Parts: sequence; structure tokens; C-alpha cells
Amino acid sequence: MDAQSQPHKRPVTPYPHQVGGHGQLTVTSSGRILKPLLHKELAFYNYINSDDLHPDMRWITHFTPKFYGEAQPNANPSSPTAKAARPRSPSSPRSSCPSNSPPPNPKRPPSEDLCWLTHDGVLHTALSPWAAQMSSRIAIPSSSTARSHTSIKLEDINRSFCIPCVIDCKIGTRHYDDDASEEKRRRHIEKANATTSAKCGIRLTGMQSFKRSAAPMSPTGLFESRDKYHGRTLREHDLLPQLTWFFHDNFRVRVDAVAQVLERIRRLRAHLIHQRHFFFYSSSLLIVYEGALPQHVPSKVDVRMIDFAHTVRSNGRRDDGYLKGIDYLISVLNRILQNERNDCSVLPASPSSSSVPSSSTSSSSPSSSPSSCASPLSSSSPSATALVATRSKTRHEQQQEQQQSVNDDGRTRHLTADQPCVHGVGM
Ligand SMILES: Nc1ncnc2c1ncn2[C@@H]1O[C@H](COP(=O)(O)OP(=O)(O)OP(=O)(O)O)[C@@H](O)[C@H]1O
Ligand SMILES: O=P(O)(O)O[C@@H]1[C@H](O)[C@H](O)[C@@H](OP(=O)(O)O)[C@H](OP(=O)(O)O)[C@H]1O
Repeated sequence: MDAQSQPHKRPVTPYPHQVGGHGQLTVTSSGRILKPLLHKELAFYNYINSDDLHPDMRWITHFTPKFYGEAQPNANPSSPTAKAARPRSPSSPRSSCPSNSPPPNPKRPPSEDLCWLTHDGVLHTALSPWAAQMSSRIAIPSSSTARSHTSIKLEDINRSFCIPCVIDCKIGTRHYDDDASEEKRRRHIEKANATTSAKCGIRLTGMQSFKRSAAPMSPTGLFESRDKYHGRTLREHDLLPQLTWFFHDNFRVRVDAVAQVLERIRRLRAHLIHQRHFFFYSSSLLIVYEGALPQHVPSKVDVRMIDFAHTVRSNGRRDDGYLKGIDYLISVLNRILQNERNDCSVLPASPSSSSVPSSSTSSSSPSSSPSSCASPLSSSSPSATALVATRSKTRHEQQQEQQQSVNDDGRTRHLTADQPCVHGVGM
């Protein structure tokens, strides 16, 4: 069939900012995400978007992506093949959302202009390394096969960000539901025990962090990414340096973002402490902050719960495993802020903190650790694996450096409303 005989079809493309998961996400031309349909996840989204939603759980629509129903990957949302749900606006949970597409972000650079560097030093363009891997593993369904691949359609949490720095944290101590086979339970229990999941209630399962190049105020740079296999190798004492690295732009820790994320997770916790409706097994918290310079675009973050493929009713019981992970995350974020107040940030040992070349003005060069700095949470010795970055710059120093970077390098361009993001192609 040619394109003209299928006027309702819209193209879908791989989703460039996917950092984790085991299936390929695609994005529609109107900017919504298509995730392969999983029945428990569909049931969960249908429930939280229905009039049956328990009043005690209304808060959850503020902390989950908007849900736009089931869809065939290539179906036009208005066609009969797309079973549209009635999504709710987080700001007015009981009212229906506008049916129009969300406005595109004019500041968002095309993904072809973006670069990602893996832990092993491999450079990717256009798609995150994880998205590229998922894309090569599972071909995007062609129009002839699309109808057999049902998806759920979700809001893209990263859509309004110019440079989305994203981390997927799998929360909780248990990652299988009651339907899992004995073999699967055993595998998941072993994995939780061998990683940070069992002890801390959290495992890092993918991230991309924007690292600035050349000069502290330079808008050029690239994403560095870490995948779930990296996350599985981490131990408790690695979580503080790894999360510090995630919030570090190669010159300073983005304390503005850490503080906003912390505030939002605290608000989530205030709901979770009372919630007795669900066990969120194997669910993740997706944390996003704006990697573009806060001097040029508003500093902003988002934190949402995602992945409800194993979310089940808890019948009056609290999800203490999930809460444990949330509490651990809050304590690490607090520690990052405390370290910044004490003028030191704990970063992972190389290679993860050294892939982007830094200028001589970089604040990332190692120095000895002042005794006032908070150590990582573990009682095990972290000093062998962590290095301490020199203090962040004062505002005055930053302004001086900004001026300096313009004077020293005529090619350095600053973000403006017209020319908001310049990325690391050709670094
Ligand atoms: N609504 C969303 N907005 C933006 N990115 C998303 C959204 N949902 C998922 N993602 C991206 O896709 C990745 C995988 O999502 P998700 O965890 O739902 O998939 P999964 O295959 O069920 O995961 P798992 O392998 O842990 O079961 C996330 O790490 C994130 O990068
Ligand atoms: O994030 P990780 O460490 O890769 O762990 C995987 C993740 O928990 C998936 O959700 C799960 O698939 P399901 O959602 O289908 O259970 C998969 O189970 P599997 O190994 O049985 O495929 C796990 O391996």
C-alpha cells in the first residue's frame, strides 16, 4: 500500500532520549511516546485515569506521565485504531486534558545535532546509545506489521527540555510480582542482592548527563551516558559519587537542579508514606533536569514515576521497599547539597569523570578532600574510589569566567532566546 492510500498513518521514529528499559520506545510526530503494551501497565494507567480512581490516590496523576490510551504505532490518534483514553491534566486531576498535541519546544535542538559518549568512549549521534541499541535489536514495525504491535501512548517527560539530563532510578527492593515463575523470582532476588537494590532500595538503570566543554560557561558539550550494566556494577558507596556526577556539568555541580529535584521527591514521599493501594514492583523514578545554562533558560526539573509493568494492588499495605529507595535517594541528594555547601563534591574515579576535555579553568581537577566534607553514606572506605572536585565557583568568579571565555575564544557562543542551544557536534 502506498502512503496515499493510508492518509491516517503518521510516521514514528526511535525515541532519542531513552536511557533504559528492555524494549524500544518510539516517538510520534506529535511528540508522544509509544511504549510496547504490557497488560498490568495498561490496567494501571487506565485505572488512574478513570473515575474509579480512589480519592487518596489522586496525587499520582501529578507524578506520572499523562496517558493517551492504547495505540497502534502508526495510527493517527483520531482514527478508530487508536483507543484514546481521557488524559488528565496534572494541575486539575479530574478534568480532561486538551486533545491537541502538546506544543513543540522551539528551543529543542534536533536530535541529529546531539552527541552521546559512552563509558567506553564510543561516540553516538542522533540517538542515545541505549536507544540505538534498542533500535537495532527490534526493528520499528513497518506499516504492514504495525497493527500487531500495540503500544501505550504517553507524555514525553523530556519534551519541554532543551538539553534533557536524564536518570532512570529503579526504586524498591523487590522487582517481580506474584505472577513471576520460581526461576524469575530467584533471578530477581539474586540481582537485587548483588546490586544496590536490596540494601538501598535503588539501582541506577541508565542516565545521560550533559558535560560542558572548553570553558565553564560554554554552551557546547555532549551527553555522557551510562547504561544499566554500569548500574549493576555499583555498590552502596558509589551512589553518592555517581549521582554527583549526574548533576555535574564538567565544571560545577548543578545545585539548582539538585535542590529542585529534592523538593519534588520530598513531596512525592509525603504521599507515598500514606499510600496503601499499590506495590510498585520494578518501577522507576525518572529524574530530568535542564542541561542548558540556567543563566539563559529557566532552571527546571521533572521527577516522575514510570514503568508500571509489575505494579499490583497492595490491599491496605504500604510499599516499604519503594519508600526505602525514596528515603535513600533523599539522603544522597541532601549529601550532595551538604558537600557543595562545604565546597567539595565527590565524583567517581576516572574514566567516568574525565571523558570530556576540560579547560584550565575547569573546577573538576582533583584536590585533597577537606575534612569538613561529608563522606559517602557507606561505612566502607569510599576514598579509594572517589575523587573530590575543587569547590564550585562563586557567582562573581562565574561572571568573570563568562567574560573570559568570550575574550579567550571568539568562537564561544552564548545562549540567547534566538539561538538557545549549541551542541557538541565536532568537538
Ligand atoms: N514518559 C516518558 N517520558 C520520557 N522518557 C520515558 C518515558 N517513559 C519511559 N521513558 C524512557 O524509556 C526508558 C524505559 O522505560 P520503562 O522503564 O518504562 O521501560 P521498560 O522496558 O518497562 O523497563 P524495564 O526493563 O526496567 O522493565 C526509561 O529509562 C526512559 O529513558
Ligand atoms: O533492569 P534490569 O536489571 O535489566 O532487569 C530487568 C528488568 O527488571 C525488567 O523489568 C525485567 O523484565 P520484565 O519486566 O519482563 O519482568 C527483566 O526480567 P527478565 O530478565 O525476566 O526479562 C529484568 O532482567
